[in-house]
Amino acid sequence: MHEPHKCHRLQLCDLFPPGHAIQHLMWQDHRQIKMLSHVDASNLYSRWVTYFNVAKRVCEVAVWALQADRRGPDDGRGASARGEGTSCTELGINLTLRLGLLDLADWQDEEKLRDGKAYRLKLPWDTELLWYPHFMSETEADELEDLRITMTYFFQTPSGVTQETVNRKGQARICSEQHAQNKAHSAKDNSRDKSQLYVSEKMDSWSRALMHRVEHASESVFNAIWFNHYRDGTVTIHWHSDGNEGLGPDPIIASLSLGATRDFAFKSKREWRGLRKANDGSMFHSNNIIHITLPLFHGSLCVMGKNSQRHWLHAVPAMEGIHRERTNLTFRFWALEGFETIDAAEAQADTQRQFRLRLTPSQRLAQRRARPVILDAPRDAKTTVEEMLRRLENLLPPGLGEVGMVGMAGGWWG
Ligand SMILES: O=C(O)CCC(=O)C(=O)O
Ligand SMILES: [Fe+2]
Repeated sequence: MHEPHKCHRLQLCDLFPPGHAIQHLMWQDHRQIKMLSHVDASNLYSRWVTYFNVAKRVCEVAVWALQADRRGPDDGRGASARGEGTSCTELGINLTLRLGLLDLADWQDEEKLRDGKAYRLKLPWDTELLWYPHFMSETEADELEDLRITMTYFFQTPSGVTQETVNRKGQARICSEQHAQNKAHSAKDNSRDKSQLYVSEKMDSWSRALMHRVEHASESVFNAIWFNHYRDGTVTIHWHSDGNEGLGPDPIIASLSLGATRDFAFKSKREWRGLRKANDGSMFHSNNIIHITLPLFHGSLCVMGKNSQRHWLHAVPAMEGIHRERTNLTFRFWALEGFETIDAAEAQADTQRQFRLRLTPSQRLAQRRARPVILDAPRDAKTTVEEMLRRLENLLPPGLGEVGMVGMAGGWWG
């Protein structure tokens, strides 16, 4: 293993009976192996996790004891698109507060995956996919596709050749300032092959606005957008999960599709034992790998939520008869690109970045389909969490009640 989180994420050590002395063998570099005790490896692991939580700077805030929201199901467009909710500009928050609703669907409800509605799709191993088949209107998606085509992004081929033109299969990135700095740092370090670093653009107003909108729908925060360009149906992405250590312990990745409708194939890494519904409605015992396919329409958003990289693989398989190109924008949170060790990462940690707040519905509300909301906290350094929560309470829409802090990742220094 290169990093302790690789095995700690899988909790392999828990499989051993107590009383065993466990040693971890880790690559020091590509020639040497070092040995670590289980305690030391656990400590390193918790430093990684803390590093990610601090880097994201998200405070979890629960909203509880509330009545159900009166608004209709969320289509992922967010409140500003609908002009609803309570404006929090007084707090310097540029997002409208809104407790939206998202219908639940079980992965076996095949017809729901094709009915054109948005769902929180529940899968085995406590996995979630958020599916917005019409995240963007046709016109908006057309405009974004046009914008993408006219932008002079450098698309890099998998072989590392960078071309200004869109080629057979291209990738490009847009990322935050900090992310770019880390990447530059990595290039300077010469710790990686420079040809493997993708060309990246800085965030600007349209990409930031789009990212915020996707964050809202994804219930998560991001700092980078990656583009994948598929010239036609012969261009594919094979089975993989996005589990690179730069993405943190359980990354959430949102994927916005433009252009040709291609299938998104999702399959479990292991067999699932349970009762399944047959086509004729009868039930049978299954002990198989689960396969799920979603049609990635022009303007659709598929969010690979919690546990989706841990327990599942995804792919965009080849499709005959597709001559139209497709561009996919994946939204990710990168905190570690360019760092070889946690010491180096911690030394470069950005403590100045703005806090985000995730207002999480209480369990009772969540059962009623209420969903979390992401807010930017005010930049005012004097505001403490308690004060922020008190002010938020006053701004919550009528009937929403109290807010309270459930757990805080990363702290809030006022
Ligand atoms: O094109 C897609 O929808 C998927 C892309 C993907 O899986 C990736 O970039 O890791
Ligand atoms: Fe992927």
